[in-house]
Amino acid sequence: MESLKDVPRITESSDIGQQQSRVVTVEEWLQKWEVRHIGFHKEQGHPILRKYLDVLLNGRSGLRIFFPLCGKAIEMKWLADMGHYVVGVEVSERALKEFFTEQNLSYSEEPIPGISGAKVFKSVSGNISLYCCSIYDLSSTVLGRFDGIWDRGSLVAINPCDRECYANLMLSLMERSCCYLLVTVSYDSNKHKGPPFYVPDSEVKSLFGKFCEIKCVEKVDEFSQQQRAWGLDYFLEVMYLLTLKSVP
Ligand SMILES: C[S@@+](CC[C@H](N)C(=O)[O-])C[C@H]1O[C@@H](n2cnc3c(N)ncnc32)[C@H](O)[C@@H]1O
Repeated sequence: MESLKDVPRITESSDIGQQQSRVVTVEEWLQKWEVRHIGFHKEQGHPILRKYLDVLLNGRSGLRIFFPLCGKAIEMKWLADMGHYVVGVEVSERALKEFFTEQNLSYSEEPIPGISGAKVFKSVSGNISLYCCSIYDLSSTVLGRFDGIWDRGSLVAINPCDRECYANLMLSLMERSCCYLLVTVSYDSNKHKGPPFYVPDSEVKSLFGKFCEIKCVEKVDEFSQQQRAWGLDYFLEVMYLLTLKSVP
């Protein structure tokens, strides 16, 4: 892993001050998929999304829903089965192929014009499109805009130095009535460097507060053996609902 450029560096992220934060490369993420270090994947889907599905959908049907850094999240199948259109982005081709295989979905594969080496995998039914490339290669011109965003394991996975770029992309993908469910993690960042990276409340406000109403809707204790092994003594998942108050 040392050979994969995981050189620690100081980030400038507001609340984490001068704390050292690792920079995780795309190669490391690909490696995690190869060696099955994918403890983040929830085989039964995420209980918070089940609980707040009505908030995401808000009584609407036929929505376009975005899954940034989607992995092989099974929630994409749930939503497609409900008649919504799901778009995901994931750098690991292996993750995307595993998604279609494990969900028993046939798919086609096409290059993405203008993005060298990138592909889009489309379910034969047409309601799931998963882009295989870095999220930073995409824009609203390619992806369009969304009625809902499920961001779990995504903002917390990107390097803190890339948060502003990521947040601006997310804002550009929001339809006026978009419901953006954002899940962050909270823990003592002196004891673990991430990923997942600690994203303080103040950071969510500074990234999205100019254009979004931000409501913290749930804090869930997710402390388990894994977090104990990281040297932590608490670990929370914090979910926010972001809605646009003005157009970016
Ligand atoms: C913590 S996992 C979360 C996956 C999924 N959201 C879930 O909840 O299971 C983060 C995912 O982001 C992918 N990833 C990392 N950097 C990326 C990038 N720049 N563009 C697209 N995907 C990326 C990784 O391969 C990994 O599957």
